[in-house]
Amino acid sequence: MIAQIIVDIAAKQTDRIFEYHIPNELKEVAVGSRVFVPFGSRKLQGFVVGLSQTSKFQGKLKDLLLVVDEQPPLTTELVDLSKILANENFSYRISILKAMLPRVMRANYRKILTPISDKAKRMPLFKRGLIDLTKVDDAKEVSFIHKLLRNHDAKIEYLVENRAQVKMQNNYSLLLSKNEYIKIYETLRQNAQKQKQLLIYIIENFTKFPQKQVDLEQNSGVKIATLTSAVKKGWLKKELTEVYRDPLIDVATSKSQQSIKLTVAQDEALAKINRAIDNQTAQTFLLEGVTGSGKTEVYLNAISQALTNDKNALMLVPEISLTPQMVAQVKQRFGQQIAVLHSGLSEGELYDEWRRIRRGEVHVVVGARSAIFAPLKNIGLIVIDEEHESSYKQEDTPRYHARDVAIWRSKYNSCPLILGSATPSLVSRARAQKGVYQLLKLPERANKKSLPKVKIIDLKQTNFIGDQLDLSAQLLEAIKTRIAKKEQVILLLNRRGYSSFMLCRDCGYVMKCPNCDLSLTMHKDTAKMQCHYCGYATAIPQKCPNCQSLKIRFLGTGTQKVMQELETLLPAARMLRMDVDTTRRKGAFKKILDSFGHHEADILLGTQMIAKGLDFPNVTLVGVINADTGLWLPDYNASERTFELLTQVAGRAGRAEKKGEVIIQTFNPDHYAIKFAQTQDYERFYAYEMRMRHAGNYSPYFYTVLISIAAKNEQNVAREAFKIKNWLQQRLQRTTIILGPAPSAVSRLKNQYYYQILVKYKKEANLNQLLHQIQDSAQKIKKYGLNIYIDNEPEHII
Ligand SMILES: Nc1ncnc2c1ncn2[C@@H]1O[C@H](COP(=O)(O)OP(=O)(O)OP(=O)(O)O)[C@@H](O)[C@H]1O
Ligand SMILES: [Zn+2]
Ligand SMILES: [Zn+2]
Repeated sequence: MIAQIIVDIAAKQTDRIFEYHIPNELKEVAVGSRVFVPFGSRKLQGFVVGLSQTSKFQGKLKDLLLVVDEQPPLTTELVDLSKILANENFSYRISILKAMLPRVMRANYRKILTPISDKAKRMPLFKRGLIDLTKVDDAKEVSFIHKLLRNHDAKIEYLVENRAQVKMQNNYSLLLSKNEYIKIYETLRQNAQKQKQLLIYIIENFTKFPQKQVDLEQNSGVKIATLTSAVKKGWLKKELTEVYRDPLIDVATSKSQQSIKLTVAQDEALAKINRAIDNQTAQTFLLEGVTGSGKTEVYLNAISQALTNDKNALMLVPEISLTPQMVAQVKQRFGQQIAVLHSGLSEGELYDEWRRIRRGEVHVVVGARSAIFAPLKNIGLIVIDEEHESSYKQEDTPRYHARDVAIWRSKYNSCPLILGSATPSLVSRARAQKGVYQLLKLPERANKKSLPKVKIIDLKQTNFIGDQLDLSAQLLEAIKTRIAKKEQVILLLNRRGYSSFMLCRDCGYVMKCPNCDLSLTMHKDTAKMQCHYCGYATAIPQKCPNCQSLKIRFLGTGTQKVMQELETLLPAARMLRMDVDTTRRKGAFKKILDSFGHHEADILLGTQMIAKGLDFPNVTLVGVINADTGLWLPDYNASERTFELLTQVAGRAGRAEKKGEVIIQTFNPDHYAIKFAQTQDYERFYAYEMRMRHAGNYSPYFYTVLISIAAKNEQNVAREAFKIKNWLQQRLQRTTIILGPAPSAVSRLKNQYYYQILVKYKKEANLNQLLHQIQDSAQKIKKYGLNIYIDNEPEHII
């Protein structure tokens, strides 16, 4: 038999199938297995993507060396999917295959220096243990090693490591009958106290075995020595067994779950979805429900329906909505049958959750973007909550969109897909318009309460409180009133740090990152000017670095600064800040939300992190400090993003008994995105924005592909960009629009200049192939330091 392998080198030359002979002892190898193969002088990891009886290869095939896992980590469905995705997203197939596995399962390669000659074998250098060449940084040692290699005293071996570890635990089980234990107890010497204690415990808890070592020690009060001698005497059997690290162990499920009576709208939507689940139709539903309309309840009921039919369900939520609240809700409903996958888990937990899924031990998977690759079989329903979230698109290669993957998997599994949102992406809503998706609406809040009233404050003509021009008198007054009533407030400012740029009032100098075309953000807590793209940081200047003037200003308010202002203005208020800087540590995110949920703070101030999905009944006021932070970005979807962010954050107010209120501060009160957000009227925004997109020839009227060309030398980038454009223009239709090349809006990042070409088209049968050709030629120009990135349906054009 012959195995078709994709090897673990992400490069054009190796982005194809290599064939290997399967030796007899590795006959268990299957499609989806990870294997090791000889490749040149190296040993590489690879994935089996097919098996065949014969090969067209002329020479002798090499043998597979090793099969890594007992069970192939990837299902045949995922192997098939990897081929499609590699083609559509212009990525190497190996990159897709690896993206499908939890990070711990991706191989780690080490270069190990091993001695050959006897002289070398005696050297102290080799007495220290394995020498990993990727870790040697001492210049003297490096040159010494080079000499050894030149003289053939040593060679390099490649070691592949698997970081994923199974957790093992001692387990004790009983070997005798209860009566036999009683007999032994009676014959024991008086002073064998510990043994007696253990036997009493065994007799009294006879049915509670087997037990884990930690539990047994704790419950019986005896130490390991007593257990070991009990094993020797044949009273107990000790076995090493595999245990799962359970990330949900602390999630309380005790709250009694009173069953909710669905509203009429929920009921109607559910009925249609359930019919598709029962009939196993690959129908996509767009569940458009206003904030607080109870979409989650619809998902959970639909999942139940799938389980009733002996099917499994996969639910995606944005990373940020994997709140304890949400996970607890799902766990309450489905108990041990669920697995969660998200970046907040430790590597071990992630590995274990993933294996439980692969082994078919769970029926419901809830996770963030990459969970769309969960190796779940027999899927009867897929749900994507907050489907408009741009985080469902991976911004690095492989640039897949979880929504597209979900559609593919829904077809493969013949099961429905629910896309849910209060503010659907324009693309999805347009598809529903055309009947590609079935539109289901939940027009009212589940508890019949009205959506909150939204007040717009024009920052051009308001009275500010304090000497900073950030907080209007009205907003501050409203905050005070709510706190006095013991209610809670959410404040949104989608900009982290203290000030977003430093400006010299004498010479106009703006302090920029030396590597990127971006201004540096001032961070007061770390006392640094930081680049939010590449991480560059430097001290906060006292005077202008350009003209030495002392008249420098820090402008563009960020969350840190507002926090400080509020602390001065409302000294008694308890506040929490949530942004990238306060949530870096593992668990920090959960801690902040838990704390706010327990009303340990009056105000939660944060970036877009706090805008979506949260359900805090005591929040009655939502304030937006500055609605304009994303409005003038050079993205075609800046209005959509702004409308969505404002409508979502407004939806956090007044979700329970108490009425909610929203105050939005803006310099652009007449902008349509802000006006429609005021009434939270998605449908009217949709109609208006569709006209704008039509006029601008943008998605969803046109498909778009973004080609970015990058290099250290700007001239080279520009020259190559024009070449590509001309080449494409000759091959595409007249109706297709090619914009650029032009320097990207942020024209330099990490010392690379970026030029871009935007292709907008309605129908181009050959485009995919042409783009692949461009990508192939990119390999040739790579030696000049040029890189080409192709982004299908980009979310951001910067
Ligand atoms: N049929 C119902 N009757 C009463 N309350 C309900 C019903 N369905 C849902 N709820 C409650 O309404 C609240 C809002 O529901 P949920 O969080 O699912 O809304 P949502 O549509 O997901 O909103 P958002 O888009 O803002 O996240 C929850 O507290 C939920 O328990
Ligand atoms: Zn200056
Ligand atoms: Zn930078």
